[in-house]
Amino acid sequence: MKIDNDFFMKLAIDEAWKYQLLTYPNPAVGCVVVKNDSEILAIEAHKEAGGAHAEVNALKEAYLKYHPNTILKTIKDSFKIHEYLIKNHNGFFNDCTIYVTLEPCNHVGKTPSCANLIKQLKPKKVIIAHKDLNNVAKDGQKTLEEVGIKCELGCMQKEAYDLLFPFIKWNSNSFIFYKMAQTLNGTIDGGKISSNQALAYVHALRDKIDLLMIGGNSVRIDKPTLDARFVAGRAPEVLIYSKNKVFEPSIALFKIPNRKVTISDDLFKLLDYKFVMIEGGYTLLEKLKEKIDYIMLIISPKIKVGLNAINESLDLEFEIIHENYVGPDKIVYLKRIK
Ligand SMILES: NC(=O)C1=CN([C@@H]2O[C@H](COP(=O)(O)OP(=O)(O)OC[C@H]3O[C@@H](n4cnc5c(N)ncnc54)[C@H](OP(=O)(O)O)[C@@H]3O)[C@@H](O)[C@H]2O)C=CC1
Ligand SMILES: Nc1c(N[C@@H]2O[C@H](COP(=O)(O)O)[C@@H](O)[C@H]2O)[nH]c(=O)[nH]c1=O
Repeated sequence: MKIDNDFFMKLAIDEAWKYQLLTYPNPAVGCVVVKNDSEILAIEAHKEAGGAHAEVNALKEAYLKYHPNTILKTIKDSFKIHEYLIKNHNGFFNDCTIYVTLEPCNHVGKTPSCANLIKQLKPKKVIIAHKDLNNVAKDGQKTLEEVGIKCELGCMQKEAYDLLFPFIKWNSNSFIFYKMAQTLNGTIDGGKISSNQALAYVHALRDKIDLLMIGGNSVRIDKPTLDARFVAGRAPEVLIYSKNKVFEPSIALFKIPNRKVTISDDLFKLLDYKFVMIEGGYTLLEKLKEKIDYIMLIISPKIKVGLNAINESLDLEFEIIHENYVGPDKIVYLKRIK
């Protein structure tokens, strides 16, 4: 394996994917800090909106590697981390290269400007995978180059684009993803399939989304709750895709106080929401395949008899844009190409 810029950027991209979609409405971003071209000091990511940006988490972690007992360890607030590093860096980052999947932000929002922080720490180089397209935050690279910091743009740009894509969609119209849990042999029914860790991840997603969509028959068969109880999160608004529109009111999902449930056959409704998760099987996938940006397949290492794709007339092809693990389950992110 070649230890080059792509190698370090891939570490940043993989770290960011661990928090993909959980950062809504912010983009998932990863950052790696490397000292003297070889020593990895930090592999970090942005973890949730309002929290520290990936660069800040990584610069803090990197500094702590060499200064483990400083008060910085206890500081969580982004403004205070910036302040501490600017005051105490003492040239520590001058022989460091920063790899970041998205151009450092150039404005003060809920957190301070990363470009301004990096500008003052004066690293040897900043390698950026993808430009920031956001009009408010863009041009961080320019800010860095103006003070003589070398920057390179475009390392693993395609992979960084796939990582950034949900954020691009949130900012233009809607990002719609289809989540399906299955066993190794493709079984999707019969109750619990995923591990507790993967279910907690699904519930963390439910806590973030603007709308959860599910098919009518799934509601009748599974009698689901569709809340975020495993992470003590909020129950999302639900859209039941249905022509028949008849459901037993005793089904758990209808019983959650203050949650809106719509029963409709109008798919245009999806576009009223910026961030939509569809929880469905193969029947619904056939109907919605044109509407979906990404598919998230949660594969549990089990073989179980049950319903799978064999009886559907699906003929789809995908590109795997990322894969990782949550507990024992594999998560595969797919983009349809046919
Ligand atoms: N493992 C997993 O991740 C999941 C598994 N499942 C399981 O998979 C199985 C199949 O589920 P799934 O593939 O999601 O599909 P569904 O079984 O929910 O069926 C699709 C539903 O979409 C509605 N529908 C179909 N065509 C139209 C239309 N033209 N206009 C409006 N509504 C329409 C119908 O609702 P109606 O009949 O009310 O008109 C139909 O029942 C279920 O047994 C379920 O238990 C489900 C979700 C996730
Ligand atoms: N069984 C299964 C899933 N099933 C989905 O979750 C719904 C049930 O949600 P709830 O009633 O809140 O537990 C069910 O209708 C179906 O859409 N999902 C997964 O990630 N992993 C699993 O193993």
